[in-house]
Amino acid sequence: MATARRVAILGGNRIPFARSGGPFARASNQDMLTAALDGLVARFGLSDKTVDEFVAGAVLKHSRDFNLARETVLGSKLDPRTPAHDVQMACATGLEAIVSVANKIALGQIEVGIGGGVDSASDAPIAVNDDFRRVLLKANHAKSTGAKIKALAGARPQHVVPEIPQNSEPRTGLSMGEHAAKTALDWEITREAQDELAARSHHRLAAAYDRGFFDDLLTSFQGVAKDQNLRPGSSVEKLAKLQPVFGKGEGATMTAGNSTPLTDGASTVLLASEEWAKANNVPVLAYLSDIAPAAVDHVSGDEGLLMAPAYAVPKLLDRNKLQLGDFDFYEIHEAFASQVLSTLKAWEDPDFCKNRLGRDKVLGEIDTAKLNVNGSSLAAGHPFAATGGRIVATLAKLLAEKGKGKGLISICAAGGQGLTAVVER
Ligand SMILES: CC(=O)SCCNC(=O)CCNC(=O)[C@H](O)C(C)(C)COP(=O)(O)OP(=O)(O)OC[C@H]1O[C@@H](n2cnc3c(N)ncnc32)[C@H](O)[C@@H]1OP(=O)(O)O
Repeated sequence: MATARRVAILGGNRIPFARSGGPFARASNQDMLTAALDGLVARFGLSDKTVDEFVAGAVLKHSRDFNLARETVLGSKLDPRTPAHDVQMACATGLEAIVSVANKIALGQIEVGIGGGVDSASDAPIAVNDDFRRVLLKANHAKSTGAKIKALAGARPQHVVPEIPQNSEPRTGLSMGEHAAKTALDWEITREAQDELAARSHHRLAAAYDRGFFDDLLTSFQGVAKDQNLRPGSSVEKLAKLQPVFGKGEGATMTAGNSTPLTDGASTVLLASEEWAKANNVPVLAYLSDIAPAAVDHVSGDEGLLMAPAYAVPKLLDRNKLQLGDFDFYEIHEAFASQVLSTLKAWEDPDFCKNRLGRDKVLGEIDTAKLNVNGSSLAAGHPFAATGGRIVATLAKLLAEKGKGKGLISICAAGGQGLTAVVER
């Protein structure tokens, strides 16, 4: 039986993220993921090395991309003999892909691998009506022209209505924004606090670009060199002018400014055993030490859709004998400003910590000076499956710059799930 080895994070590469319908509107998932992968291959000279596996995923996928990761390898500069497969965990897909590679390295099953993710909200697949699909399948299977015509005669005018993917939860019919708006009300998250967090995200991302932080983490794509959603001039005053888009009436606090935009983009992360890194002369940025998933019952229970990380993090802390305050950096995916603030408030709340987490003491406060120090999804945008790679690469590099320390990753996902991780150096 294999025993666990340390998993080194060697670097990452992503393309800039762009608002849907923007500059990448005509790029497919394969185009974007190939660009992110080829940038990584070039940076680490991987085209003449064997990479043991590429794992990636997308939340919105066309049927032609049934194994998007493998098709991406075949279109990339990576050796075509690189095995690849897809994973899917909604907004945690990118991190789950990285975990899948990391676990195999930890067990000694592979030496080096790449995790990644991509999403295009501009190029979402539109399916035909289910009854019409069955008519088309029957016609496709028909053995003669006559049988084909007979099958096609089953088409009805109502079949023309297409099925457009909805940004909503299948079991509640509510969008993620509407779910988050309910949670924001429950936790009494103010509009001001959300706008403040959003403005800070833009300022910090802009500052990170200014100091060249992304120079070795990002390659231009289609002439775009920076996250296109970034507004360095964001301010609480400007954000306060926006009309609420989720929730109703007086209590509606969530706007286009304090919610992530629908986004297009892709990211990749290179992971390896320490032995591989040493043999190939590649410096280690940081190590992926542990992960914890969690899920909540947002359908019949009374828990918020995006609150699963509030449950996953305590598991991670306990297993690693850590306190919430023990980290140098916190990377909490900003799906919505209100969702970050609800999670932070839950960890400070004696009732939540006692009754939901079964703890005598609260988890405690997070120092906001250590939270999303280079900005996060509100400023960069959130191409669902690409966010995990952006966060892992950012945190690993932050730890490498500091030379030591620990970082906590927390990603909430549709379906009431969450995935969290500890990265250290
Ligand atoms: C687990 C998870 O991650 S869950 C999260 C998953 N993600 C989502 O659910 C995506 C949620 N987001 C959305 O659905 C959409 O982006 C929405 C509904 C929030 C906004 O959509 P739109 O209305 O099309 O946004 P749009 O880009 O037009 O912005 C609306 C206005 O806000 C303004 N605005 C947006 N951000 C800012 C900002 N930071 N500062 C100032 N103004 C801003 C825009 O300029 C625009 O103004 P205009 O109408 O005068 O041009």
